[in-house]
Amino acid sequence: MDNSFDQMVIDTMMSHAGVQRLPNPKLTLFIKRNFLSPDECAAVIERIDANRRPSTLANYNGDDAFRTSETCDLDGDDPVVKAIDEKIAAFSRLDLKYGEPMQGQRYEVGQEFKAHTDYFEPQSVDYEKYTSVAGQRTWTVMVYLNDVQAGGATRFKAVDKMVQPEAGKLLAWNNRRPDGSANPSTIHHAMKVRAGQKYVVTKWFRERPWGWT
Ligand SMILES: O=C(O)CCC(=O)C(=O)O
Ligand SMILES: [Fe+2]
Repeated sequence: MDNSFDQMVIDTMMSHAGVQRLPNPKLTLFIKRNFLSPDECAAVIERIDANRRPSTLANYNGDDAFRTSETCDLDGDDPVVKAIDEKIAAFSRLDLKYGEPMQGQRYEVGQEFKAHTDYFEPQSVDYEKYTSVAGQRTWTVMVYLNDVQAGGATRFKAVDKMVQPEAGKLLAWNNRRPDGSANPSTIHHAMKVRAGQKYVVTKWFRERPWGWT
């Protein structure tokens, strides 16, 4: 909603050494390699392995193969998770009060999350259900936790950008356009893992405080 807020987040991210910005006006996207240390990545992978459920979709579209990964609901009181939350907040100045609880995602060979956007479709039947308390999703911050042997890239087809997974690499983008509307150019595909496994953490921020954690 607030363009000056987004600008503050952008300026904050850009102020860190080694941050790359996608040179495309259609999508505000940042990459920072080695955002998490190998130890931090290993600690989260351990937690994801220990506690997984099939990943779900907010907008089921009849395709049972649309998202085939597994998800871990990470515990915000766990010191490892807390430290990463705080690192994300310091990096972006995004407010953790507006953040959904951090999730882990794990992909085996052949698993993927087909092309989608992270915002809730304003036209969908469940829009109200997902957004009534905390509002629409604003920023997505994700971090790859391991090097994938083959496959597993995140492909942003509207801007012709492929991001390769790499242990500790952060990826962050704004799901909204400057006028506050949902940005369809954020469409992205977590492509099939071809060899090895892929682990990521995802952190989504909302327009209003996340009420129930
Ligand atoms: O795993 C990825 O590369 C992307 C994950 C993703 O898009 C999501 O969980 O919404
Ligand atoms: Fe996504």
